[in-house]
Amino acid sequence: MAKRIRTIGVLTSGGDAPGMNAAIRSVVRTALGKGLRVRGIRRGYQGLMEEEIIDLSARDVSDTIQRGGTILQTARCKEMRTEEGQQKAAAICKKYGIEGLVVIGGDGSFAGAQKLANLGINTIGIPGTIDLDIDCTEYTIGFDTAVNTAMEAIDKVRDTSTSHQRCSIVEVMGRDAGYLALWCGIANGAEEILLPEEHNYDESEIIKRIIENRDRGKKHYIIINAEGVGDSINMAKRIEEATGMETRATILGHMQRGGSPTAKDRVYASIMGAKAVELLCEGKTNRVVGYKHGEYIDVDIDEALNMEKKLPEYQLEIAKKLAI
Ligand SMILES: Nc1ncnc2c1ncn2[C@@H]1O[C@H](COP(=O)(O)OP(=O)(O)OP(=O)(O)O)[C@@H](O)[C@H]1O
Ligand SMILES: O=P(O)(O)OC[C@H]1O[C@](O)(CO)[C@@H](O)[C@@H]1O
Ligand SMILES: [Mg+2]
Repeated sequence: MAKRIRTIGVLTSGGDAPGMNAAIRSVVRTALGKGLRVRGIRRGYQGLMEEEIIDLSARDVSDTIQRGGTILQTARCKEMRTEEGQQKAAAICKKYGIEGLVVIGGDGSFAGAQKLANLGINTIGIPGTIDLDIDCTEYTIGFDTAVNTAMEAIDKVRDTSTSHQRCSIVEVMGRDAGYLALWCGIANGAEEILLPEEHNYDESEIIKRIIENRDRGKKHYIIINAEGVGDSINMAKRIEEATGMETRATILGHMQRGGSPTAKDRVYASIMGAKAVELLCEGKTNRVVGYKHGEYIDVDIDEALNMEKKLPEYQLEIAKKLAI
């Protein structure tokens, strides 16, 4: 029988994502409800290395469900990528009696959790990233808020773009993942979507399509460009020069990661947080919580990290068909 866990830790790691606070709140309150002690680790693995560890009570997470960012703060920690760093992190967990650890973050954060699991700390990952780039789950906390934030901003760019009959390039986040760009492309009715997964665009073809569209009477041309493709400012100059159509670039940047989480992010985060604690109480380790086919599931971290998330072909096809 698995040893009964008495103390758990929780941290947020990698880029922050709206809804992380709802997940922390759920982890804390579910664990306290089961009679566990909860340690909050500040600033992700960096804070763990520096022993920034505090006790969390039910009141410490009051009034947080509606707040963006993460009350525990987050970091990208180079030391955690080294074997010595991982051993130090596991030793600190043991020093503070942390027998189970909930890691809220993206794929990189799960790689860190996997290393800690191999060193004897029971770990469970909760997918918290605006990138939606984790294959074992259809949903990652923060995506819904980020896509709605970007969509609203792009609607505003569209108003001015149409008024001036301009071409607008709007750069959205996603260094390696194009989900945010693809969803904005469909939700905002963009003429063009540039994705990091298909990084071989023929700019002369785009220019040809802009000219054809203008001749067909379209009043604007919206290009959603993912951060991983980038170069939006120079692209705008090249397009303006080649088409004679005034072109402006807008880089939305980190505003996409902030803001109050949507209902969807709050609810998924609350359920995933509770499930993570239940898994730890069942003695499970090296698992990631996910959502697939209408159910909350858990998947082995090794398996989760080996899966490659591809963009859905059908969605790509529809986005292209609707851009006429
Ligand atoms: N291979 C690895 N081994 C150990 N730790 C890792 C590894 N990869 C990443 N990490 C740790 O996880 C942290 C977060 O990873 P990363 O910066 O890739 O963000 P993420 O969790 O994928 O989130 P997002 O992509 O949404 O910003 C890293 O700073 C590092 O501390
Ligand atoms: O905030 P940073 O460290 O510049 O990271 C930016 C990256 O983080 C993400 O926002 C995911 O958290 C990516 O979409 C983006 O490429
Ligand atoms: Mg990532």
